[in-house]
Amino acid sequence: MAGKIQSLNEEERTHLLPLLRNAQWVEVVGRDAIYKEFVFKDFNQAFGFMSRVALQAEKMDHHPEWFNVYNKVQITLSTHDCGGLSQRDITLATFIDQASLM
Ligand SMILES: C[C@H](O)[C@H](O)[C@H]1CNC2=NC(N)=NC(=O)C2=N1
Repeated sequence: MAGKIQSLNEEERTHLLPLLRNAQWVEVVGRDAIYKEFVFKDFNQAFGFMSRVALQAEKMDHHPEWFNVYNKVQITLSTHDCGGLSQRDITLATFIDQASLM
């Protein structure tokens, strides 16, 4: 087991949430989670992106909640082990943004 994971504290949120918002992540209403929608040229591009994210998620043992139809991928990130946002979500969000540009 990875040990106890802590949800982000106020200071971390003050620093990190504006950076995420700048990258088009939004805070989910009624839940401590972040959400972003990605639109690609076609399904092939979308699924290539999802494959890169899936391999990283498995490596991190931190998995996205996601939904795909054709060229669109909607992603919600939250840490179930702490019932909210943790540093793992920030790390995965940063990877996801990079992977979407490849
Ligand atoms: C048992 C396993 O390590 C845990 O359930 C992991 C798997 N993937 C996970 N993914 C996410 N997003 N949050 C978690 O708390 C989480 N926990």
